[in-house]
Amino acid sequence: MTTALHSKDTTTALVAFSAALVTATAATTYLLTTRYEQSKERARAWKQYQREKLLKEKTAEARKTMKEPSSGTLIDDVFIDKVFLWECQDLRKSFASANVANHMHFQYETIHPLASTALQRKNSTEIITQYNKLITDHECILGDIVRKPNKQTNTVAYMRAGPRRYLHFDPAQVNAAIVTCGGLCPGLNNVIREITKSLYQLYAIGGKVYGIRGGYRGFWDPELEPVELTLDLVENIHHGGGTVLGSSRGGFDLDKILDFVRDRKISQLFVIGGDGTHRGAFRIHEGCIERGYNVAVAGIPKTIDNDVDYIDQSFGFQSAVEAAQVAIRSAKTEAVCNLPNGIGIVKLMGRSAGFIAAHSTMASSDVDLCLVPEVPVVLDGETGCLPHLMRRVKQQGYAVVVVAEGAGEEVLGTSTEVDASGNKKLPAIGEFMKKSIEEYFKKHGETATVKYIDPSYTVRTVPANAADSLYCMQLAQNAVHGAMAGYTGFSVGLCNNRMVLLPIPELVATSPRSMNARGRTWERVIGLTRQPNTVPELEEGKVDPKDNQPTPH
Ligand SMILES: Nc1ncnc2c1ncn2[C@@H]1O[C@H](COP(=O)(O)OP(=O)(O)O)[C@@H](O)[C@H]1O
Ligand SMILES: O=P(O)(O)OC[C@H]1O[C@](O)(COP(=O)(O)O)[C@@H](O)[C@@H]1O
Repeated sequence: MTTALHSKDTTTALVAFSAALVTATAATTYLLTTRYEQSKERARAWKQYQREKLLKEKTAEARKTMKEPSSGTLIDDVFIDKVFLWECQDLRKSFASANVANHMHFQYETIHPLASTALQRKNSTEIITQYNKLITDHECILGDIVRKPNKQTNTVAYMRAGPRRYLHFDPAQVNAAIVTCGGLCPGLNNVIREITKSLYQLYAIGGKVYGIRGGYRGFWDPELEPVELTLDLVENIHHGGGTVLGSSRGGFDLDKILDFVRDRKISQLFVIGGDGTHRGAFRIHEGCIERGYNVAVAGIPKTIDNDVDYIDQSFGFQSAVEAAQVAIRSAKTEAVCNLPNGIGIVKLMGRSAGFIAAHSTMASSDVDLCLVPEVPVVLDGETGCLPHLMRRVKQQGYAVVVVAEGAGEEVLGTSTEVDASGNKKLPAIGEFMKKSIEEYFKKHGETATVKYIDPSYTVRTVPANAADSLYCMQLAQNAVHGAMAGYTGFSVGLCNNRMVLLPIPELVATSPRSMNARGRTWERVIGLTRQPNTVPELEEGKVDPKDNQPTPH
């Protein structure tokens, strides 16, 4: 009995002891875990504190050592308080990164003179070197460089383009694709060539570069099998206008494009096109993220109309303006030589923006009337363009007119027809102006000899001039640098004369842009042509919404 009792006591004691042990262990584990978590949190906070301290010290140091300029007056009504960076999406935040150090590769083909066949003679030697200038994360270009006294104190900033220290993609694994969409533009072939060369030569990629033929439809149309772009294939393409890949409007099919990207193991997609193309590019980027594809989508803004916002100028624009000079000179010769009352009309491109017409007018300085979509066309009366032309003809014996194809909606009406991309088709303003001038002169007892020149496609199919070729090279190289570093959903461009990366949503939000009818460009145009200004006066107290644009145009 005593033994039984004893053993019961022992069991109870044992149970109690075990329970106490479990509780103690649980409490100790909890305490240790909490302590561990707390110490981890403390370590993290300490690291953060150290990082911030270091940054503050660096900033203070920079402020201390910053020398004031040797000349200039310190003014107290112009400030920059805060800088808001337009960051591009970074694949390194969502996907494991190869984190490869970035070196510049030079590949040379060496010739072995004793080899008998061309194939044996070709051999490749590679030299690897360091970049002198690598761009750091927050290096930026200020967007709002025009500062007005006592006005805005903040500014947006763009990410500076250029090679980064580490690459997100291992070059050995990279397959890329290039596509050109929308209307033609001088320099397309230069961009295709330079992207291909940068991938193969600067980064020595191990995969292929596919050229997608005929715009977005080339991703899925069996008639348009992609072409493999090699260094040999692209060697001479920049000497010709147009695009060796072909282009088109319409044909965007997201699922089929994403299937192509998956099937060909594309990790970098370079999309060359205007605002419509960029909207498509961003949808491809979003689709890739949704499907979990580690793909960089980079845009290169192409627009003959110069209507992509924020960038200083689009590639090919200068070449187009240069090509338009030939037509304007012809128009002047026709006008001067054809009596009586010779008038030469040149119609230039510009669906909703008159940049080509305005810049060609300024460059030639031979134009008496320039009509653009942004400025209302008034035919008769005090500010009418027809009495102005008659005055010019009476003064100098002839007159030259430049008209943008999108001008004069207010006299011709808006067309409801659209093209395959959804862009509105335009009424024939050139022919309308010719007829209106002839009728106006007749009404006033005179005869006008009007010659009409429409050089439209000849202007955009010329090869890029030297300045545009250089610009195309910079755009292409920086698109490749951005993609290799792991940025996506971005476009490249020259902003405030520096190469930057821009997030596509920001770029397309205000594109296509148009010329500021109350800006300096239009003032210069009317200063040269001496035509009456038909831009309506701003209502008392109203602010011109274009007045605070980052890029003054
Ligand atoms: N919102 C959009 N989403 C997807 N693709 C688009 C969009 N807008 C246009 N596209 C496609 O982009 C291509 C070029 O567009 P387009 O307006 O013709 O020229 P651009 O790119 O020069 O503005 C076309 O293939 C068109 O179908
Ligand atoms: O006849 P197409 O090939 O559609 O091109 C005409 C139109 O293309 C444009 O050049 C603009 O095209 P993008 O925006 O594609 O550069 C307009 O100026 C013009 O109205």
